[in-house]
Amino acid sequence: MTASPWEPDMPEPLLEIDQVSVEYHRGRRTPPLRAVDNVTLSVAPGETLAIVGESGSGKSTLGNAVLGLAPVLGGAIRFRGRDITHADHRERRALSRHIQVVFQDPYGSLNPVRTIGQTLAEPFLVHRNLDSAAARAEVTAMLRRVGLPADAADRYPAKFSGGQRQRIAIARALMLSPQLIICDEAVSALDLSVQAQILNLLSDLQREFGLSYLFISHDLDVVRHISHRVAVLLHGRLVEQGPTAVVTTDPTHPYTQALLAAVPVPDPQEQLRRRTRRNLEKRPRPGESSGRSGGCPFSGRCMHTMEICITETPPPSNVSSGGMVACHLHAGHVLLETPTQQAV
Ligand SMILES: Nc1ncnc2c1ncn2[C@@H]1O[C@H](COP(=O)(O)OP(=O)(O)OP(=O)(O)O)[C@@H](O)[C@H]1O
Repeated sequence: MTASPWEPDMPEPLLEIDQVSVEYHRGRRTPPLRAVDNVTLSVAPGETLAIVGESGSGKSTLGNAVLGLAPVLGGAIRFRGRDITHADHRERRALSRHIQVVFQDPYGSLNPVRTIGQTLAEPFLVHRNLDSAAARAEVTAMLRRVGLPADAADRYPAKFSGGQRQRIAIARALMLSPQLIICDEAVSALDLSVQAQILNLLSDLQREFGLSYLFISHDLDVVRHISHRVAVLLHGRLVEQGPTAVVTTDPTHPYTQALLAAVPVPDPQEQLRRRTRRNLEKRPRPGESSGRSGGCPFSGRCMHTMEICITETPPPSNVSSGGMVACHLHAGHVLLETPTQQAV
């Protein structure tokens, strides 16, 4: 793997995303959209890596690239050391035993005319050639494991609440004992109390089965409870990465600070303090932060913007907390006395 200051030393990553870029083509008259730009990340066995950022920052695209569902322009994605970037249909089918996904809206991905039992048994019948009685026993055990009654197997998706449907989606993801689950906004549509239950379930399952999660969320507060490390995307670029305790309480990049300021907290004084520090009111469209291909993607909204932020892409640098940041403020450049732009 290409040496990168973004990556702490980790023995044998399960998943490596190595300088990956993804571009969507939008017709002949519109330039392609660089949804993910030269991102390098890895996930260790048993680890949860959270990917956070605003809507449109490229989080789902990155997850989809791992799943083979997004057009990877450059770089490599490796799973257990094997390059899967452009895996063909047959290889993808084999990989689906090891890499599974849980989406935000399980209702959309659960077949409404199949019982839960039929849906959950399907991977067994396809991949493991189990007879239906053996598959049924596995389904019952899995339903119990995710906190649903055994008779859930005979019911249809419409009979379940949002939280129960998410348990079903998790059960389906687990049926073939995968090593990596991509959770794409998996708890975003749920009430806070149900969110907490599902996050606890995911943590328990991780401990029990040694699972790794790539946990995609727009909500820094949610990832605080589940992830070991957090990576922050902005307009497809990785701007900060580090241990969860640091990134979610004392981040280095002005963009992450602004994301944190936007998280509601119970203490009004604390909220005011955070909001006064940074905010995220001006939102240029993805890929249009400064109207240039270079420069920092946050330069149009950052209260510390310097000339160099507009013209040069900040290089990744190590920060003392063990994380990394891509910000000219932390790359040996001093802050100008009069910032060129103020966050509003
Ligand atoms: N299939 C596609 N074709 C063209 N553009 C796409 C496609 N999927 C995503 N995009 C664009 O790529 C950019 C990144 O989208 P993506 O969904 O990855 O972001 P995100 O951070 O997951 O945001 P959200 O949480 O809103 O889904 C956006 O500008 C989006 O409009």
